[in-house]
Amino acid sequence: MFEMETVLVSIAIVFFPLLLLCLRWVNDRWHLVRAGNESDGGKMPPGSMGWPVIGELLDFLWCFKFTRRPDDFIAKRKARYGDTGVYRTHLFGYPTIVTSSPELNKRVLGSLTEEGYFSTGWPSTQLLGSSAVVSVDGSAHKRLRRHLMEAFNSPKALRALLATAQPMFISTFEDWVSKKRIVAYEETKAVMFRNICDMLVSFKSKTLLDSMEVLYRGLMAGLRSMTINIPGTAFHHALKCRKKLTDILLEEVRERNEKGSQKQDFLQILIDSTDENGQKMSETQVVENIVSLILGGYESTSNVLTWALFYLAKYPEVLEKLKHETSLIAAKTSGDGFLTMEDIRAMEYTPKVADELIRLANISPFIFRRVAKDNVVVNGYKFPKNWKVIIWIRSIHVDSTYYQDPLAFNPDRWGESKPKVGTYTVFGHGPRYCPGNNFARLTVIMFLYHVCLNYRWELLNPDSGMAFQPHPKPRDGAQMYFSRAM
Ligand code: HEM
Repeated sequence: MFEMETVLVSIAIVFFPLLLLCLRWVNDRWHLVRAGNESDGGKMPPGSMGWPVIGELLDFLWCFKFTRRPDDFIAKRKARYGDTGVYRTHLFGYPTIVTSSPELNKRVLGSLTEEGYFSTGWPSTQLLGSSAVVSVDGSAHKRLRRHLMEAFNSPKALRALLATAQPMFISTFEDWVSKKRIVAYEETKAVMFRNICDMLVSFKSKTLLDSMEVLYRGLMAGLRSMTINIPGTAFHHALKCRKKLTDILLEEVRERNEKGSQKQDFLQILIDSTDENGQKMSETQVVENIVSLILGGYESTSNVLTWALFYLAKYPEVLEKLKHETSLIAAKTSGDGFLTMEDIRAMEYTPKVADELIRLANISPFIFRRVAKDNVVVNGYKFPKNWKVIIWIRSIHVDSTYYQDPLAFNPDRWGESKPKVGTYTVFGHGPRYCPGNNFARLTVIMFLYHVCLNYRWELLNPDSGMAFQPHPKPRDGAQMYFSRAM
């Protein structure tokens, strides 16, 4: 009897792994057959569709969450299948093609998106709204972008940014001084949320902003979850949060339209802007786009601010150079101590620090697209219609092929030589290039200026390591002592 059991266990030990391998093989074949045969010109990219239903999610989590070596995800595929820069996989519930080389990423984000081969691929337009800039394609997208670019680049908007952000940063720093000990990740998020809401919609009430931030966190959690709309799921909760946010903003738009009130903010620019036919945006379009702008802008920028405090504490020689430039500019600024655009244009080192921080913060690991046409073949590889495309940008920004000593915080690398084409895509590329990039850069520059001028800080856990989910951040959230400089 005992021997029989041993034999069965041995058989199970041998056959179970074989069974699992078979399951993966069948799953792979099933997806390949559904994707169509290879007779239409392209071969399927190398890779694996992983396990049924979950695909290669476990490997993704292994790299991002457990080993905290996110770049291994691509490195492993390179080692296993060759440096093709394109792989098939199944991630976040979808059959997917991953692109990872600078040339291919640039083509997919640029000319191929422009020509309509790839459409927007955000996991859920239900949460973002069907008329938001991130949800629309083609001519509707071009039209909306014109409105947004006008809003972002107008002198009115830049003036508003300078006027709003600087007093807010200074009062925030004073608040941190009184707290003495802060978690920078949480604090920078809170100040950026207030800053962006003030800039975009002129909301100042603390009670309103606090409740909106809670709603935004709910919305964000839904965007990162599976799209299962049943009570209790993050997605279901996020839909409710979006509805409440939409109601708050719709009420504001209606009030302005009824009272004819004019405020100096993005919302007003969007309400007033007209397209080439004199057509205004609808209330829904205005609101859905403001929701997306706040979403796109606040956590991304606040993350860079956290990294600013973190890296400057760890690299005192960079901080010294920055302080030197800061004091030179301060000696020339007008009486109120606030920077003007001229002051910012006169800076040399601070913008390099900002660019280096944005590179190292590496906030967007990848960008989503969807294959929008039949028979799309790129570099000899088939991109099956309706598959997701993940343009993997993060690994390129920390690749020693393109950046010498890539993990070092070295603002001087942004000297004369520009990065090779396709190797600095932190803000994306092509028709969907981040419209908020100047806004983000200016915000980081203003933050650096005021924090270096009058304050000092010390990390509690300088070697705490990094976490990569949902965004790269110091594992302890960058806990620090914060005080006024003597
Ligand atoms: C350091 C900060 C930021 C980073 C790293 C960043 C990154 C990006 C990236 C990679 C994209 C391209 C997405 C794609 O191609 O699908 C993007 C698009 C976008 N970003 Fe940013 N962003 C930042 C700040 C901001 C700010 C401050 C705003 C607004 C206030 C903003 C609003 C948007 C919007 C609306 C889009 C969608 C554009 C479109 O689909 O046409 N971003 N951003």
